[in-house]
Amino acid sequence: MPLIKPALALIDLDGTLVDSVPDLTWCTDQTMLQLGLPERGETKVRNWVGNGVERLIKRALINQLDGEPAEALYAQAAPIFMALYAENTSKRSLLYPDVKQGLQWLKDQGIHLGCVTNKDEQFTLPILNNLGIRDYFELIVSGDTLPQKKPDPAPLIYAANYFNIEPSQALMIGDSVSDVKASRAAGFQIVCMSYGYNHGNDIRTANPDAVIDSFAELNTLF
Ligand SMILES: O=C(O)COP(=O)(O)O
Ligand SMILES: [Mg+2]
Repeated sequence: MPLIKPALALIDLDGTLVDSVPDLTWCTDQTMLQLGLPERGETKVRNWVGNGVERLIKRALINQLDGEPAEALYAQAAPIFMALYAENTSKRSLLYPDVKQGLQWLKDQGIHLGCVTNKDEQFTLPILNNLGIRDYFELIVSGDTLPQKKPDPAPLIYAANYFNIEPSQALMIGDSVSDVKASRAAGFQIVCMSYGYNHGNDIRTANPDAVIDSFAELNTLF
């Protein structure tokens, strides 16, 4: 089905706008070293990003995607990671190519823009500011803005209500199965970036409405 031109586009952060894995890997590995555990490295961290930093820390502690670490170990690790990441949100992270151009194109179409991420606000805002894209967004919904995170549809519904726009007139742009599930449950259209983080799986298997290789291709969709 062709996409309809949306009145609102909500855009995911990690793996969609920003390649944040270099900073997240550095903080993860420093945390592991401080706990006397082995570094996990960039390939694994790339597969673990997308469900918030709390989940990333837990995955790093157990060295796998699913499962829970001992509570005491997590309680020790979380403040170490949080302090490191607060100082390292955007030292090594970069915008993907053509992101600013794509955001400007959406804005020029009269489309309202929001950022919806599972990353906590204390990390989200510095990244958006430091990488120079904060001002494109009229609304930012972070991972701790609401009790629910993606794949729950609540952050998307909250944003649609904020703009008084029907979900059927809204589009999510993301990179992971959480973005697809949240969009389907909210009644949004969903476009995914082929280059993002999806726990090591091709995002096409999640069946978004379209998959594109860069923000420069947005103007081919509607
Ligand atoms: O996992 C995170 O912290 C954030 O991921 P997201 O920006 O892709 O929602
Ligand atoms: Mg993402």
